[in-house]
Amino acid sequence: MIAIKAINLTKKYGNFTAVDHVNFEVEKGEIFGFLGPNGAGKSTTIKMLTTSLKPTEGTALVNGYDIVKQPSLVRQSIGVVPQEYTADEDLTGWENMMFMAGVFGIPKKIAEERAKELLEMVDLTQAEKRKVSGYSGGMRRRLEIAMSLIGRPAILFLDEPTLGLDAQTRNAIWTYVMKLKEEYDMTIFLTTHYLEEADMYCDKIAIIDKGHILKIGSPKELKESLGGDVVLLETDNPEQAIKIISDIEGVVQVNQINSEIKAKVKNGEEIAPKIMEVLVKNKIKVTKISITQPTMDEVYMEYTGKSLREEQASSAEMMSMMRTMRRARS
Ligand SMILES: Nc1ncnc2c1ncn2[C@@H]1O[C@H](COP(=O)(O)OP(=O)(O)OP(=O)(O)O)[C@@H](O)[C@H]1O
Repeated sequence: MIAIKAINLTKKYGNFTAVDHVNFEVEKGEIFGFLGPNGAGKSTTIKMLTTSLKPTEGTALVNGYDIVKQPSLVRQSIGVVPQEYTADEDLTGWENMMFMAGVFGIPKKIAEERAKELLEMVDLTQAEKRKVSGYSGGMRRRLEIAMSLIGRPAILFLDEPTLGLDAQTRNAIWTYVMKLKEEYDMTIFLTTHYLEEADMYCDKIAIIDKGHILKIGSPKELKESLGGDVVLLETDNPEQAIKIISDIEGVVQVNQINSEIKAKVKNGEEIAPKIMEVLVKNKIKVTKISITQPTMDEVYMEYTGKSLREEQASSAEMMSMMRTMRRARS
C-alpha cells in the first residue's frame, strides 16, 4: 500500500526553484529518508507534504488525501516534528502533551492514557512535571516526538530529528523511531544529512540535491548501483586463482594487488562462498577472505559529485568565520 505519493511536486520562491517536479512513492510501514546537503530542498518538501507550505505546481497524496485539495484531512492523519522547536517552554512536558491532544480534539481521559504511555516510551515520565525551558535539546526532541504521536498518526514526518544532538541521544531517538515502525507499523518520512544514520535505519533513501531527486532505492540497492562489492583474498597460487575467479558468474573484474586478489562482484555475500568452493575444488588454499561493500559516502559522492562531509566541514568553517567576524565587530 502506498502511504505517500508525490506527483511533480514543485516549489518556487520567486524565480528560484527549491523543489523541482519531484516524483516518489513511500510504502506503508517504511522508513523513508530524504538525504541531501543544506539547501537541497528537504525541508521545503516536508513542509509541502505536511501542508504548511503550498506547492507552486504538482501535488502529493498523503494517506490517500490530496495535500492541495484536502489539507485538513492530511493534517488529521499525520504527526509532524519540524526542525524548529514547537513545544511551549513555559508549560511542563505533560501540559504540552495535553495541549496537543486538545488540538486533535482527543477526549481528556483518552488523552491522559496516551500521554502517559507516550511519555514513558520516550523516557520522560520523570520529567513530565518540569517546565520545558529546563529540558536539554535531546529531551525537547523526545517530547516533541511524543507530542506528534498523540493523535495516533498513520504517518510521522521528522525534519532532521537528530540534528545537533550527541551520539547517545541520536541513538535513543532512532530506538523510538524503530519501535514505532515495528510496534505500530507506522510510516516514517524523515530528512537527514547524516549518511550513516540513513544507511543504518532507512528502508529507502532518496538522494536530493538542488531540488532534484538524483536516486531512490534501499541502502543496499544504492550501494549495489555502484557496481557491487569487493571480495579480497589471499591464496597460495594467485596466478591460477585469478584465472579461475574470472570465470565465475557475477564476478565483474579481478585484479592482483601485491599478494592480494581483489574481485569486484555483484553480490559479495553470494559470490564469496562460491569463490571459496571453486578454489578449494581446484586445490588452491585460501588463507584470507573478506567482503567490503561500498559505503554510503561513496554512493553520495557518485550521485552528487561531492562529499557531504566536505560540505558540512565548509559550512561549519563558514559559521565559525561568521562568529569570528561578529566578535571582531563588537
Ligand atoms: N522562504 C524562502 N524564501 C526563499 N528561499 C527559500 C525559502 N525557504 C527556503 N529557501 C531556499 O530554498 C532552498 C531549499 O531550502 P530547504 O530549507 O528546503 O533545504 P534543506 O534541504 O531542507 O536544507 P537545510 O538542511 O539547510 O534545511 C535553499 O536554497 C533555501 O535557501
